[in-house]
Amino acid sequence: MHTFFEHTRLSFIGGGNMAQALMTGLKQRGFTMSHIIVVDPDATKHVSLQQSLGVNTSTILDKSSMAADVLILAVKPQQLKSVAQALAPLLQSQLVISVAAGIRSEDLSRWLQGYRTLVRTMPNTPAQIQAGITGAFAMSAVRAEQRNLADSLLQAAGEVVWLEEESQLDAVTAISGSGPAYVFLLIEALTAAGVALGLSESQALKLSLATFKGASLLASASNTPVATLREQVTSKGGTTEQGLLRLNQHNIHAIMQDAALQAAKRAKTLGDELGGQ
Ligand SMILES: NC(=O)C1=CN([C@@H]2O[C@H](COP(=O)(O)OP(=O)(O)OC[C@H]3O[C@@H](n4cnc5c(N)ncnc54)[C@H](OP(=O)(O)O)[C@@H]3O)[C@@H](O)[C@H]2O)C=CC1
Ligand SMILES: O=C(O)[C@@H]1CCC=N1
Repeated sequence: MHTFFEHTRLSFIGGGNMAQALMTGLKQRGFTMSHIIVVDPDATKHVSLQQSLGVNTSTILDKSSMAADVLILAVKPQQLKSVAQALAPLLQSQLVISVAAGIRSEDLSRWLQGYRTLVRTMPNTPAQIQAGITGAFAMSAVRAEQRNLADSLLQAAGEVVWLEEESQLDAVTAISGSGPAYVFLLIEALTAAGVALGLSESQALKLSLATFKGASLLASASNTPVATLREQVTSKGGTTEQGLLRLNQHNIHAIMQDAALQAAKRAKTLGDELGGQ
C-alpha cells in the first residue's frame, strides 16, 4: 500500500530553521528520512543534516534533487524569486509548497513560469515536536489528492488550518507563525521576574515553563472559556488581582494587538515589495 510516511519523496529547497523543524517532526512521526533530499548551497550544513536527520543533501537544484512528489520551498522570502526561477525549468508535476512569509501564490507562480500546482503555507517551529500549527492556502489548480498530500505532510507537524482567502495568511503569520517568539519572550520575561524576586535562574525557568505549559494545556483541554479560567485563578483581594491590575495598566491587550499588527504589516510589505519584482 502506498502510504505517505513510507513512499512519499520530498525535496526541501533551503535547509534552515523552518525546514529542519518540519523534517524533525516528520522523523518523529516515522517518515522514511532517506526519501528526503535537502538542497542548500551551504555545504557546511550538510553533514549535520545527514547525521541528525538521516536525509540526503545537495548543493544544487538538478533533475535528481527534483525527483520528488513534493518540493518544499523553505528559503527566505528575499531568496525565493531566484530559487523559483532556477526551479521552473525542472518542474514536471510535483506539488510545490511554499513556507515563505508574505510571498503571494500568484507572484510565486509567475516566477515559476505560470506553474500553478502550489500550496502556500505558514507553519511554525513547534512543528519539530509535532506541536505546530500551519495555515495553508491551495491555488485553485491544486487537485484534491494533491491537497490531501499537502495535508498529510503538514499534519506530521501538528494541526492544519486550510484558508479560503490567501490574504488571511498574513494574519496567520502574525499570530502563529511569529507567535512562538512572543511566547518565548514572555517565558524569558517571567523567568527574569522570578530571578528578580530571589529565585535561582533554574528554579525560575522551571516554574515559568511549567506554568506556560500547564495553562496552555488546561485552556486547550477545557471547554471553559479562557476568560473564566483566568477568573478562577484570580481570588478576590488576592495576589493575581494585583499582578493582572498592573498588566492591564500597561494595556497588555493593546501591546499584543500592536505587535501582531506590525508583524502582519511586515508580511504584507514583504509580499508587496518582493512580489512586485
Ligand atoms: N523560522 C520560522 O519560525 C518560520 C519561517 N518561515 C519561513 O521559512 C522560510 C525560511 O526561514 P528560516 O528557516 O527561518 O530561514 P533560514 O535562513 O534558517 O533558512 C533558509 C535556508 O535557505 C538557504 N538558501 C539560501 N539560498 C538558497 C538557494 N538558492 N537554494 C537553497 N537554499 C538556499 C539558506 O542558506 P544561507 O543561510 O546560506 O543563505 C538557509 O540555510 C522563510 O521564508 C520564512 O518566512 C515560516 C514560518 C516560520
Ligand atoms: O520572522 C519571520 O519572518 C518568519 C515568518 C514567521 C516566523 N518567522
